[in-house]
Amino acid sequence: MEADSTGSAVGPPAAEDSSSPDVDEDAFAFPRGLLYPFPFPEALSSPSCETLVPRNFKQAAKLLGLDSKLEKSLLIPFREIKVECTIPKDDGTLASFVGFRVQHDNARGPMKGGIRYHHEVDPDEVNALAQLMTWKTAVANIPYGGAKGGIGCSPGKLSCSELERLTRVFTQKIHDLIGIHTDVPAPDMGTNSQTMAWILDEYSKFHGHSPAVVTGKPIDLGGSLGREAATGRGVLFATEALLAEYGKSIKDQRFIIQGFGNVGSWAAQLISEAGGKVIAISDVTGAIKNTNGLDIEKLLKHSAENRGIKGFSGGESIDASSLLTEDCDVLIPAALGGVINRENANDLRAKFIIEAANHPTDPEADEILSKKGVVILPDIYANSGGVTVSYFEWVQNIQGFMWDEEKVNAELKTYMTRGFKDMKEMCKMHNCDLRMGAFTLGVNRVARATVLRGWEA
Ligand SMILES: NC(=O)C1=CN([C@@H]2O[C@H](COP(=O)(O)OP(=O)(O)OC[C@H]3O[C@@H](n4cnc5c(N)ncnc54)[C@H](OP(=O)(O)O)[C@@H]3O)[C@@H](O)[C@H]2O)C=CC1
Ligand SMILES: O=C(O)CCC(=O)C(=O)O
Repeated sequence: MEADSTGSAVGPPAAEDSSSPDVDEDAFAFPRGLLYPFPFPEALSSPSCETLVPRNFKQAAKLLGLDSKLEKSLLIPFREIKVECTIPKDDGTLASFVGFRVQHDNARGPMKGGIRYHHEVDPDEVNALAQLMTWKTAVANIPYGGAKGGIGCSPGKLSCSELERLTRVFTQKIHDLIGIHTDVPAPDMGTNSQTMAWILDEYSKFHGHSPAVVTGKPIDLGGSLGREAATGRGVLFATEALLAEYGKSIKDQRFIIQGFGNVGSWAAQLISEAGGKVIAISDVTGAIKNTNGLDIEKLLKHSAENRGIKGFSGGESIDASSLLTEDCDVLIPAALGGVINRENANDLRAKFIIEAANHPTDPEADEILSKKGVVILPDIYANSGGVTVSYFEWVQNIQGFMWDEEKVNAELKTYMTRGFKDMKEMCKMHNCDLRMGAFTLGVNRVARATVLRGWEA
């Protein structure tokens, strides 16, 4: 049987409508109604990041003066898993998908990272994203290594019950290789708390009830208060810390945000609540702009009711491809990787870029923007709020004690503030930009743990 990353059926043609008649899909909706069963997009052109992460890593290794053998051992993933997942579709035909989990490094603790459902998921990208997680958890100084997973599928083209079957089959194939003290998955693009609930349930059939095996779970199953908003809230704290360095505050800035999913919508809401003016937003259905500031509450409602921001009456519709080059102070990419590249970098007008997405800026764009004096807050710091609260969730599960949301948010602020300070210290020490500050910080911590364990020989 052929594995098909788009998930098209193998066998007789599938019926047009693949939604399961006996499942109330609303019952499975993400708290913001963002995911299933949305029509799925054609992605932005998204150059792969497999060369990008090693490039930054190698530069950091050079600045740190790492031994070449240690450098090599830090790059090679601990384990790469590739599994075939075949499921019966609702119409009775079979569909096959390929799932990946790359466990990059565990010198500092259990490997940690999201699981992405997207039609462009491939092994090289998952590999690069897993490596990014290793440096990210080290920048945040949480006791984890790095991992990432994904299934090549279009979640919006699968019904809720098909997604459940796919998630359960994937879990059956990897359950022996993940675990509370080995590798702890979480949501990423195209997955959510419901996906984590299915993984938890399936894993628990083999290993007994194990809430700490995944984070980003529903609260009812041991999820943490504040995890859903955490990446967006972390972006807010990170942005505040950066702007303060320039004598600015959220209140006097105009923001543009690409992506209105988990990360983008929370970032928009929290920035807007903090007095920032969010003047343009895009999702896969289109882009809207209002130079007086978009009403985020109304936009959230519109998006939930209409499955996207298209048609929102509180702003003018603009070409999504021009969103990134619109005039603004702060640009926040919060969707796909590689969206800021040599094609558009010269045209960007933002003074600050906050990388809420993973690897949104390619190295050529990095160079162009740096020459233009644009300040980029790198992903491995800027979006680390999500994995930081995932860590709090794991700690709560292990403690068997639930924190209140105030404590979660206050701890998150402490971690984000400390991360910013540590990153700036490395910038000073190595006379480098923020990206290299974050990379030297993360790589140095992982290298130290590796050497201390005696793994480098
Ligand atoms: N979730 C988390 O905790 C973390 C996520 N990240 C990163 O943040 C990014 C976003 O993740 P997350 O919010 O969880 O994912 P979601 O799947 O919740 O949201 C993704 C958003 O991107 C939009 N999108 C997809 N394609 C395009 C496009 N071509 N143009 C504009 N928008 C597009 C989607 O639109 P639509 O809704 O219409 O499909 C959706 O609004 C990813 O890079 C992820 O790796 C990083 C750290 C943690
Ligand atoms: O919360 C987590 O464990 C991982 C989040 C993630 O995948 C990321 O930060 O890119």
